[in-house]
Amino acid sequence: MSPSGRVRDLLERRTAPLSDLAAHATDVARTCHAMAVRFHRGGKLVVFGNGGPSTDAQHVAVEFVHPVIVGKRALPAISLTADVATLTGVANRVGMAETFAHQIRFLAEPADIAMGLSTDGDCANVLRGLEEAQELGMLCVALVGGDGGQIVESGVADHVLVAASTDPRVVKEVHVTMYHILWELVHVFFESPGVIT
Ligand SMILES: O=C(CO)[C@@H](O)[C@H](O)[C@H](O)[C@H](O)COP(=O)(O)O
Repeated sequence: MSPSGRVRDLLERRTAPLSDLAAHATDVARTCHAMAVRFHRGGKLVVFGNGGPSTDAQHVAVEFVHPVIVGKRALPAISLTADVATLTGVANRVGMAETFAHQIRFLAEPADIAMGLSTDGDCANVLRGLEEAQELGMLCVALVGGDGGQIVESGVADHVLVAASTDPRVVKEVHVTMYHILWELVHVFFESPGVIT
């Protein structure tokens, strides 16, 4: 294959899963509505993930706390991936699987929203974070890829948005589009109290 043919092939692998998002428009809208309800009740968004998705968690948080579009209202959000002291302390003494669950136990409230990102849905600490959040009564949202792994199998998330690819690079790229759409639509619902029940 020629170099430009290769570029077109790589682009095609990305556009097909992105287009698939339209087929899940109802799920996305329901997720955003449920999130807006929590924000109206005074809840905050708590986001977490590993590796690339750890910085996605920070990206999601800043979108809400400091919206890129001037004039958009800020909404409370924190990522659980930025505090190196807490992450390493918990991982060292308790274990990697508890890094997010521990923080949720001590920092989150029942009105809050937990959002876990996992490329294959099999990440132990994201799963444990969602389990802890569910136990607390938080709204649980998962962004996953592939078949959704144990996160889908466990039924721990109230809302699961699946990127239609098993290629971790593509899943991560689709997740960025997903959370930008989530951010935008949550604001639409939040600013229209009539649709909040
Ligand atoms: O994120 C990158 C590279 O983009 C990886 O190297 C990264 O460390 C792994 O994909 C992470 O472990 C992600 O885990 P998960 O999303 O599959 O649960």
